[in-house]
Amino acid sequence: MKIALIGYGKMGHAIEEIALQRGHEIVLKVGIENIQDNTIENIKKADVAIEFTGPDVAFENVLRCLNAGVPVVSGSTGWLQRFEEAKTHCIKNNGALLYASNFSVGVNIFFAINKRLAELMAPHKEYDVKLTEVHHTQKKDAPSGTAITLAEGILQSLEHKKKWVNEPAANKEELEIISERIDPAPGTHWITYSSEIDDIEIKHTAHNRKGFATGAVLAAEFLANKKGVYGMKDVLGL
Ligand SMILES: NC(=O)C1=CN([C@@H]2O[C@H](COP(=O)(O)OP(=O)(O)OC[C@H]3O[C@@H](n4cnc5c(N)ncnc54)[C@H](OP(=O)(O)O)[C@@H]3O)[C@@H](O)[C@H]2O)C=CC1
Ligand SMILES: O=C(O)C1=N[C@H](C(=O)O)C[C@H](O)C1
Repeated sequence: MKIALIGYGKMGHAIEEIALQRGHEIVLKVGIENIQDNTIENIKKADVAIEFTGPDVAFENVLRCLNAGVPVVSGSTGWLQRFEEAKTHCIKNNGALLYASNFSVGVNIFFAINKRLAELMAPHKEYDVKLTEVHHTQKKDAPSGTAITLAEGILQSLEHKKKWVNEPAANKEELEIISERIDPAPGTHWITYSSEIDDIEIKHTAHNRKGFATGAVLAAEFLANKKGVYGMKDVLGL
């Protein structure tokens, strides 16, 4: 499979390594230093594009791939306020888009555990819940995309929690997400339910970026000949 890498930073490099190991060819690598190569004409040379850039530029990069008619896997976080627009553009133009706030198999299993735990905790209002995420200091967005997905999974079941906040919760209706930036943390997330009697805690710790990169390549293999909008659940059958 011919892959265009849009964004050639920490994730771009990790994805390149896994893609080559799996027998794919990288036909385009775009970073800031060769931004002039980020053209529809160049992207068209690929069977699929994998986009890991950043919150401010992800939307325009995703749209460029869709306009090139090339299926695009996007892992950039912090741009979800424009995701519906990207989805609509994709469907209208009969394109293919796969987004995940986290591509690792472990985190996607953790998402499922988080939802089940929230269902179990729903009747037990003596427990309060909070979420913590720790990432490296170069991370541009807070809270992490993964933390937002986890928070949404909790809000679906805990009716008394109305919204998440990325600051100390002002009242019981707010679900607090604590963001810490410590090097070299590739990504750690945990959820704690605390009562006067005990605590229940679930935690995922990424030891490196291999899980994210492998998941992104699996997603690209899944998406290459498809049309429509997908997530990691579709790739993993979760
Ligand atoms: N979904 C998931 O599983 C994961 C998601 N992420 C997300 O992926 C994104 C990238 O992460 P990471 O690789 O660690 O970040 P990096 O900063 O290491 O890499 C991003 C790269 O994109 C380049 N870039 C910036 N603007 C553009 C542009 N307009 N077009 C093309 N390239 C551009 C940057 O160049 P320069 O450095 O010169 O600015 C940099 O090389 C982040 O949003 C992060 O949160 C990260 C890990 C896993
Ligand atoms: O920026 C990162 O590094 C990561 N970003 C993603 C997120 O925001 O959840 C996924 C992973 O945790 C690493």
